[in-house]
Amino acid sequence: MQIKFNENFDLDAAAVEFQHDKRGRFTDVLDTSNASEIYTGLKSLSYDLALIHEQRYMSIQPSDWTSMDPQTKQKYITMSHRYASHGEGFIYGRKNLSAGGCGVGSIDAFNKWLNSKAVIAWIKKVSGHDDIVAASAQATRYGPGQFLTRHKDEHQTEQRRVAYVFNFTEKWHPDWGGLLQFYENDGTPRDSWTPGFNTLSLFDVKHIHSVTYVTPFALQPRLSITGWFRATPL
Ligand SMILES: O=C(O)CCC(=O)C(=O)O
Ligand SMILES: [Fe+2]
Repeated sequence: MQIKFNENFDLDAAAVEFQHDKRGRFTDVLDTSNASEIYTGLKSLSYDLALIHEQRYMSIQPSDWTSMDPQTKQKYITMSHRYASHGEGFIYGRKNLSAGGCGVGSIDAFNKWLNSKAVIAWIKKVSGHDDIVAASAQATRYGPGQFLTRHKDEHQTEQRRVAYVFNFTEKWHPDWGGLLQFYENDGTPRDSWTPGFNTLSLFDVKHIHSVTYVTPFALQPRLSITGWFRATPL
């Protein structure tokens, strides 16, 4: 499968748009049939549960979560909520794609495309970060009750420069939550971006942001491929 940009996506205009505030939300970014196939692939993946437990990042494998008794599950969720109440928590489904392929053709092809010379050259031009060499990638799934509190994506060892989120859920309703919300340094909310099908959210890692709570009445999970264009090789 050959991944390509949508023929109507204006790569130069996106670069101009990004320069205004070092971020941009772009629609109809990938070839539509590519995006549909990736969406199908994302629905078939199984995701680890990422959360904070005892002040550490923790990842629970799907089989462990399924076999866990309800009280223990609740203990993890309660603990995450306790951290979140102080602005530090998260719970969402995560599948790392940078430690070898995931076995789903469309997603592996996408990951390869993201790290291709053409895409890396484009993102260097868009961001002005000439030291970018690679893109890390993870598939994420936010279902009802899941969220990622306010943070910045800066990272010393990975030397992340630009965060990207390719969104794939068809017909996302903004009332379902799961919005990419930006903030001022003092915590004042700025604008928020809805994760529409085949949209790309691109932002410099200096921006403070969160993924808002996905409401109990969301009819579908929020499925994305996200990661960072970085100056350290993978
Ligand atoms: O999924 C998103 O819109 C943003 C995700 C994010 O901020 C992160 O994983 O650090
Ligand atoms: Fe982030």
